[in-house]
Amino acid sequence: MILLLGGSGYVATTFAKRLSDRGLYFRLISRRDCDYTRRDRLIELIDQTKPSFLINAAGYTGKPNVEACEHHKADCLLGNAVLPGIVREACERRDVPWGHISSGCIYSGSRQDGSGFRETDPPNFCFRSPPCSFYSGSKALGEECLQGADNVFVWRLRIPFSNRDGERNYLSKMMRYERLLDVTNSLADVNEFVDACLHCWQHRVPFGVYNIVNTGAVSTADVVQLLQTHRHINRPFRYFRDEAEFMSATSGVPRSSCVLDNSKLIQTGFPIRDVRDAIADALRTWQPER
Ligand SMILES: NC(=O)C1=CN([C@@H]2O[C@H](COP(=O)(O)OP(=O)(O)OC[C@H]3O[C@@H](n4cnc5c(N)ncnc54)[C@H](OP(=O)(O)O)[C@@H]3O)[C@@H](O)[C@H]2O)C=CC1
Ligand SMILES: Cc1cn([C@H]2C[C@H](O)[C@@H](COP(=O)(O)OP(=O)(O)O[C@H]3O[C@@H](C)C(=O)[C@@H](O)[C@H]3O)O2)c(=O)[nH]c1=O
Repeated sequence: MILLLGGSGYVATTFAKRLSDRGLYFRLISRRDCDYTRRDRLIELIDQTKPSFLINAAGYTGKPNVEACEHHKADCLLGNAVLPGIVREACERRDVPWGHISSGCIYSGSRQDGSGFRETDPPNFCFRSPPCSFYSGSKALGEECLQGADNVFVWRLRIPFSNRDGERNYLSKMMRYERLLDVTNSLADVNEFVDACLHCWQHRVPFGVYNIVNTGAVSTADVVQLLQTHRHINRPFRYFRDEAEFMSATSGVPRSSCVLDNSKLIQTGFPIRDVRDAIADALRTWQPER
């Protein structure tokens, strides 16, 4: 049985759907059912349910976006930096292997030679390497709390998308924002992300940090071109002149735009798709929100 924390969240519900589809037994836990942010409660839950694996898909992301983290710093630190350490302690005490959802947003840009950041590169968009958003800083601290742990996967997600229209889907956002910031990013099809995480556990690949993104990177303009081709959206898309204009027109919170290298994941045998193919496929099979 798999314990899945973060019950009401976007990523946890995606895991729940994929686990159900595969007929894998799991329990989706919300803080409403059990306050897993308290170590004693989490240990009790583990003792009662005896999971073979635990997935921590809980954290503070901010609604409608990471800007909210700047105004809710305590909740953000609790969810992203303190909670991973609590889950670590509980899982180590009860010898339960587990996976933690981290974020690629602890990086900005790419390596000097233009290639993507590897798992061994230190974060460069975090409190120890400012500037950063409060969200990114808190996620990097969360990873630090897991350093040295030997029974955990740290799965880095980045800018999720899928074929289901919705407020958390990057492709929906690109269709709805009045103006776009033209940056280059690695992205992840959220269903493929979940499948890759489950592959890590089911195939017993070595524990550690994994960048779980589709292969390659795309600019916003590339994504717009794919929207025009596959969704036939022919209205003009408007762009911010540059990041400075984006910052002054929005609430001034910097975003991480970055490229991640996923070759460590690919070496485990998971056949993740090229990002352009994955976006094109999502747009071709698009399910509009009702
Ligand atoms: N969505 C994204 O773009 C990305 C998300 N991630 C990471 O994935 C994880 C899940 O994100 P996502 O599902 O999108 O987020 P959501 O905000 O949709 O859900 C997170 C869930 O975590 C639980 N939670 C536990 N502690 C807190 C807290 N202090 N504040 C708020 N919620 C808390 C809540 O569930 P409940 O109360 O039901 O237990 C909440 O619904 C996070 O760690 C996030 O950093 C990484 C990269 C990209
Ligand atoms: C607000 C806004 C953003 N953007 C761009 C900036 C950025 O490249 C992209 C996403 O920005 P948003 O503000 O929508 O989302 P943001 O909250 O920054 O998204 C992030 O959420 C957290 C939880 C993560 O971990 C990240 O991986 C990422 O998914 O959209 C625009 O083009 N126009 C806009 O008006």
